[in-house]
Amino acid sequence: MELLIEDGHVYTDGEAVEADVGVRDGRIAEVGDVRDADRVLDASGCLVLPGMVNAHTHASMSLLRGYADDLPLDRWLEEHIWPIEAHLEPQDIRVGAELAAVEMIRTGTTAFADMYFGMDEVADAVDVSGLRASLGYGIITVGKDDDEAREELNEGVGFVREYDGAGDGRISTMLCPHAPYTCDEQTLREAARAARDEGVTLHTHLSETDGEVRDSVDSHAERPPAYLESLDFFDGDVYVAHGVHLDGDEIEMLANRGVGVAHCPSANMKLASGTAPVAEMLDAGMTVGIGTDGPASNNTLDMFKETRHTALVAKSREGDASVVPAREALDAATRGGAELLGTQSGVIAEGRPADIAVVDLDAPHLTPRHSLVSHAVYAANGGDVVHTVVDGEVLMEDGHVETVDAGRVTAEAEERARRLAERTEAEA
Ligand SMILES: N[C@@H](CCSC[C@H]1O[C@@H](n2cnc3c(=O)[nH]cnc32)[C@H](O)[C@@H]1O)C(=O)O
Ligand SMILES: [Zn+2]
Repeated sequence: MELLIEDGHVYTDGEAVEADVGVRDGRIAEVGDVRDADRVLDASGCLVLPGMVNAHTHASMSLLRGYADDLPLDRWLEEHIWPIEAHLEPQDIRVGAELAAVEMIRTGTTAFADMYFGMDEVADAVDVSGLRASLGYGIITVGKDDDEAREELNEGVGFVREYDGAGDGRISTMLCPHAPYTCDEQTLREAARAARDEGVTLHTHLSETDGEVRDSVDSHAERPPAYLESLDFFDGDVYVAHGVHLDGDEIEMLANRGVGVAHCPSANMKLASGTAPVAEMLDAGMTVGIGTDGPASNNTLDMFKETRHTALVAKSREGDASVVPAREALDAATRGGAELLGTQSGVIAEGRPADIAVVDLDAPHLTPRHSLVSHAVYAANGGDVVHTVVDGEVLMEDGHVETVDAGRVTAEAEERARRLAERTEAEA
């Protein structure tokens, strides 16, 4: 074996069992009693989980963390985020993605889906960090003329062609028209067609706020899902972020069309967008993953917090403590997200990619050990992760990130964020 994760409580097949995990050629070769390996990670007293999959984020927005808070989505975007984003330089996007990568590795996230601009910088950061990712250029055409709109779509398609399969196959790509309210009709239709032609996933923000739904009815005489359906948007491999304001018929339509959803409970609560009907989505058979959304609207990339919120928000919304039990929330955070990203990871089983997060259980808040699945969802946090493995490569051992210089990245991020805010304020 190349790697042995020794002596842990391994979450496999819905329960934690005492076992070793053996890794060969980047894949899980054995779950059981494993001997002899080139490298050994000690997992005694630890919970060995499939790595968390962050199904929706904007990683480079880590540089904007804490820049504007306590605002609704429209004002947050229009008055604060878009003005500062206009001053982002490629190296800012690069450092923001590196900062996010360090945070994700440290909190047990092994794969993420990202929609932003300057995506070649993000792809390079992913490549170096060792993480797995599905990446797409965020296409926005609002306020642009026809030629500029075509340019946006071309940028998205160009990124797909250049980067699909990069990073030794750890990078896949998507086409990402940002939202039905930031792209024109033709671009939405063509982006969907291009995704089918290129054989990649289509991903967008959908029905995030009540205002978005009302504006759609005003402009298109249809709610966002029906509007997109009329543009053949759901004909390929599609998943949406949020889906906060979906009614029962819309959930059924999306489920029938095989559309998945990245549920982002923290961002929805923080921007007061509402709470998504995630229990109904799961009941309808939609593939549900969990996303943090960008680190400027969350404000962390800790998927453990997000998984806990997924279970709690559903119970609170439905007035029923039995909906979205711990195992279902953990499943969404791992297997569900992996399915949305089109990777085989998200499950600890022979033959699957070795994408693993090891949680140290030796902590007061993880004592006693009645149920480790319960602890993973309700009690643990990303800071409890000690080892992170992707594709059989050790990205972190004993809290030390091996692929990226965490100290250099945080210092550079601090410096670049300060200069970015100064540039933005100088113009205002
Ligand atoms: N091509 C576009 C960039 C689109 S990237 C994705 C965009 O999503 C924005 N964003 C971040 N969080 C959210 C959210 O929760 N809802 C909608 N948009 C968001 C983010 O600020 C970024 O501008 C351009 O050149 O401006
Ligand atoms: Zn988003």
